[in-house]
Amino acid sequence: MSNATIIDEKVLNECLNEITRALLQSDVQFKLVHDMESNIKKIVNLDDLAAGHNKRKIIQQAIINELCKMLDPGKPSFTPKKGKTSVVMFVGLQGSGKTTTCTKYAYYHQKKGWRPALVCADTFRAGAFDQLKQNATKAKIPFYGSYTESDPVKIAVEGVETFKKENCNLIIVDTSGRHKQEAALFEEMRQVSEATKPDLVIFVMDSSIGQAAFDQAQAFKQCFSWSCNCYQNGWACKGRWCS
Ligand SMILES: Nc1nc2c(ncn2[C@@H]2O[C@H](COP(=O)(O)OP(=O)(O)OP(=O)(O)O)[C@@H](O)[C@H]2O)c(=O)[nH]1
Repeated sequence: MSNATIIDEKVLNECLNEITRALLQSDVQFKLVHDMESNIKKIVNLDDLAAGHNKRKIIQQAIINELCKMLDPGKPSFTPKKGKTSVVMFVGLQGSGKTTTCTKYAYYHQKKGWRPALVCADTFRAGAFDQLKQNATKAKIPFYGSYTESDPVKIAVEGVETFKKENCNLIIVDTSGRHKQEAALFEEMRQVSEATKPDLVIFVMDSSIGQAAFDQAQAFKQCFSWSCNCYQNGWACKGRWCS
């Protein structure tokens, strides 16, 4: 489109074909891609545009708006409340980036003036506590975990209680990675959640798994629907979606 001298229906279709092809190749759901394409065609009505309009700009803006709409959860994101301690629990598949995102989340809120703390309730993967400890130390964020305790519920509760006493107002609980077919691990996650009563559960997902993300997200969401929100917020960072 940037090389075309005249912007007409043919140029618009070529541009949209290129975008839809790229999205489908990245395993984005067909209906989403199809809806995006037809919405853009509805918004950009080239025949009705009076001379003098910058058609290229109008198309570009319509594409940007529609792509952003695909990632917009449609409701404001969670913000901790002043004068109250918020507990945020991170869940997701193995290696999806929970620990990394926990630290980024804590660091972001620390910069905004909150008093975050990190709790490592991952007793499953060797080195999980060391990883969180290393990240937290680098970001100068207090942390809690254990090398010997094997019960994640106990660690999570102890960590939350410890940091409540220390007046931290944002306590972030990192959990082990698990898959929707691992029923026992899902039950364990439910117990951690029941014991810590999180205000928010954040589901972290690697976007490169494509449409398989939907089933996993749904299984995790069902596990928490009794108490709190688990939502995908889709911010793409280095090929991953941190949700
Ligand atoms: N490219 C990229 N790599 C990431 C991102 N987040 C995490 N990683 C890397 O992915 C690997 C796994 O990240 P972790 O944060 O340990 O993932 P986890 O979900 O806590 O892992 P488990 O506790 O084993 O389930 C590490 O090597 C991270 O450096 C990201 O946003 N982009």
